Amino acid sequence: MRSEVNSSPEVAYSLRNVQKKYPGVLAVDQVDLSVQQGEIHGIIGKNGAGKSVLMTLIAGISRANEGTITIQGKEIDMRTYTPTMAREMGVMLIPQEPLLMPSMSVIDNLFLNSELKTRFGLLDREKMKNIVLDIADRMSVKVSPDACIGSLPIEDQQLLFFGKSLFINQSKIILLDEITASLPKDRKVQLLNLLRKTIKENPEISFTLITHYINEVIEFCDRVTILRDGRVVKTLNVPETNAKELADYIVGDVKPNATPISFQNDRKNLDRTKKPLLRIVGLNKEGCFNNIGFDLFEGEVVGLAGLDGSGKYEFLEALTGLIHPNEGKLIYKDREISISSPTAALKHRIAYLPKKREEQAIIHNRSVEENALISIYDRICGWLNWIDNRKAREIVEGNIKSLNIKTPSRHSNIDTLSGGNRQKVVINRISNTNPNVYLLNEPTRGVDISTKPEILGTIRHELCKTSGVILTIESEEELVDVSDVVYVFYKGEIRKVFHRGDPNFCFAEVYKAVQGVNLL
Ligand SMILES: Nc1ncnc2c1ncn2[C@@H]1O[C@H](COP(=O)(O)OP(=O)(O)OP(=O)(O)O)[C@@H](O)[C@H]1O
Repeated sequence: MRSEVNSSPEVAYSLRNVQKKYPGVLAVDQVDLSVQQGEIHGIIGKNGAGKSVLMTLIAGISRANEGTITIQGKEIDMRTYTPTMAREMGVMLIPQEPLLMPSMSVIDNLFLNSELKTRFGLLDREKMKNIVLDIADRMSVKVSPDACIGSLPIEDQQLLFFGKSLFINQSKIILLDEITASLPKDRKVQLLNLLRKTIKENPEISFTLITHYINEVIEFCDRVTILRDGRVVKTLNVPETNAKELADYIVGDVKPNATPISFQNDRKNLDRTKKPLLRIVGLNKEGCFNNIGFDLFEGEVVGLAGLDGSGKYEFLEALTGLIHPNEGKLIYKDREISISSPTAALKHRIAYLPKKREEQAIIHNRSVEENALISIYDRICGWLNWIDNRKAREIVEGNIKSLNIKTPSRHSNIDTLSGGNRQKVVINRISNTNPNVYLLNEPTRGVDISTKPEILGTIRHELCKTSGVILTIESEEELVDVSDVVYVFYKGEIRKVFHRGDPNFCFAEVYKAVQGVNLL
């Protein structure tokens, strides 16, 4: 590490001409950025803009290919910079999913590598316990210091990790990567107020806040840097800007009537004059969503857009019985139905793909075949309830071929496949049940970039041949790409509708509506 005194002592850290390449991707490109002590600096940009990679460079987790990074006045040597060195220089990155030891206690996690000792050199558990209780109290987390941290909700783990960086590690440069995304509104506001209070009391600290919420930037940040395609578009003083201007910088110069990226207006079997497959009428769940209603037609892909907390995920879960609405009706093929669980939904031929594929869908350590067939064993069992191997082979080999699943064989362990191929197997599992309605919760999540278009193509060309699809996809670009109609959820309500073929059916307009810009 080279030690150079920075001419401006108030600069917490700065980057000059920083670049990070991955094979085929320039994730961070010629970035100049300077964050002051005592400021909350927002970093904002659409999915894939380079926000997280930038943070990993500052925290020593990955190495820049070019450029210089200066931390607390010292230019770092990027060839030797490590996370430990970053921590020693006061840098702490709090990622969306904190890196904690799930089977260890809260106290052991928070004091890992920072244990307190008595003057006799023994662990001072009493003191550590009191500090943990104090941190939990400040973060409004109800927890016993001896509880296993993995048993806590992810949002509590994140808040405790944040408390560790602030009060135990006493970090000075705290990088928060979308930590507000999983928090309910009241805790989000509480956390962001805590950032303000901390900075007021400790003006040598700086926070860098990555977020997808323009409103959070407007309300809580001093300055904001907008990234697009790995580059800095602009750094602005927040009091001198507004949500619309930020949204315009984020989306860039996209023509409002630009054609969706890969799929043209190709629906041959979509006829909205026919009876709908599913009518959703006035669905309401207190605190989540309000008065949601629309029709889903055969051959139609309906996209739900909105930020976390907008109600779109809860609404999708209500359609599959994971959340029970207070009011409203579901009319499936002319008949009112009530759905108590995903299994009950499947009886009505409504199939659900969960967002948390690894925890909720994959059957680990089992073969591709078992994973693909698990929901239809009753259909392929023959005499004496034995599995009809010929049928099983036909179906799974057909699946592998039609979705281009890269696997050595149908007997391979599913855990040996890439994330994208595992997702394809799960899509096969639900399509093997021949549903009339697909509810897909983030079908491209955790899927490699080359497989995403294949999954979008499967949804558009295969799944909705004789069915209808309702889906959420975090990236508005992908959502617009695959959908026939996009409903924008904002604060629990549908506040805007975009139809394929309309001049404003494009990523930029949907993104702005998601952020609450240009709503009626
Ligand atoms: N380890 C990696 N290997 C290859 N490419 C990567 C890697 N990490 C990130 N990328 C690519 O770098 C680009 C920037 O990714 P990054 O995660 O920083 O975006 P982001 O702005 O944080 O997006 P999001 O808001 O979706 O989290 C993307 O194209 C991403 O696919």
